[in-house]
Amino acid sequence: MPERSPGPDIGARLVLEVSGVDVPGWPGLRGQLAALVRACHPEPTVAVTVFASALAVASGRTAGGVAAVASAVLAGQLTVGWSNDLFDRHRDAAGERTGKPLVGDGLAPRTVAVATGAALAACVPLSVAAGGPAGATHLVAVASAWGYNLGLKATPLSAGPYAVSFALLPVFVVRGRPDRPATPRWLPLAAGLLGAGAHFANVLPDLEVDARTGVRGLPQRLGATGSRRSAAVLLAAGSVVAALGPPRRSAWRLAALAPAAALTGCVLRREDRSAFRAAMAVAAIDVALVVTAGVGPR
Ligand SMILES: CC(C)=CCC/C(C)=C/CC/C(C)=C/COP(=O)(O)OP(=O)(O)O
Repeated sequence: MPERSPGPDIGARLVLEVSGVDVPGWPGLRGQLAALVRACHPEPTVAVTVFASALAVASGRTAGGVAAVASAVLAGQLTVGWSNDLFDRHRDAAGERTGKPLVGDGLAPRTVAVATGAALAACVPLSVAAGGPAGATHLVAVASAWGYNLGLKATPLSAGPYAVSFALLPVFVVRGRPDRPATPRWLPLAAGLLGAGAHFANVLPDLEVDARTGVRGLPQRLGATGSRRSAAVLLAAGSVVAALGPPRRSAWRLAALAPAAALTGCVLRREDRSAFRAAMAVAAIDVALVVTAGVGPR
């Protein structure tokens, strides 16, 4: 499919709207903003921000500290989500992925580029404000995710950035407290396993279009069955580590493994978007396990 020529970006659109000029065939300002929100991959962006914020509460941070973590992580997720769609736009157009705002909604690449730059510019000071020296850990996590977007996604190492970025996230949240406590070792392990599992679940609905457009990451090389199994094994391992990692064992934490296992079973059976949603639900249960166990000094 030939790539649709970009419409005016948000700045130009604003000027046109204020002057009462209509450009037929291109979305209005509100349509552009909605497309921009969709381009950031809103579901994982919100989920990861909420998970990190919950972990910040569990680590004993103050309300201000929690807000700082939430802002830094939100900015990081926005840069990752937007840059992903920006870098992939030609491939997405070739694959006729009209659900992508840069392909099907006439969203201008320049708008996404400016939004990506603004989020990146905000992410650096916000990470330092939220974590002091540990803010660098969050910036490395974001850089690793950019590595995925910039090309690792099409190599056998595609799961690596997910594992690294998600393993570093709790280190940033816990170690970034003003008293710099050590992060319990099981916590980055659980997060890295869940992040890698989410990668395999996320790619499942796109395997066919990826094959056509030459994206050969690890899930594409393993195929649908191998990817579903990899996702399930990684998610199950992450859940077990999250349930058994905290020093104080409790029966209900073990019981919470049952719904996590049921949702992991959904990942094994589905190939559509619901597989990724089930993976996020597994991660949500695991975050709840960690939050109730607590990860900070008591
Ligand atoms: C803590 C932290 C910074 C974590 C981020 C880790 C990470 C590697 C995220 C990638 C997110 C993303 C936009 C994936 C889209 O993948 P895709 O291009 O395979 O899927 P798509 O074609 O559907 O957009």
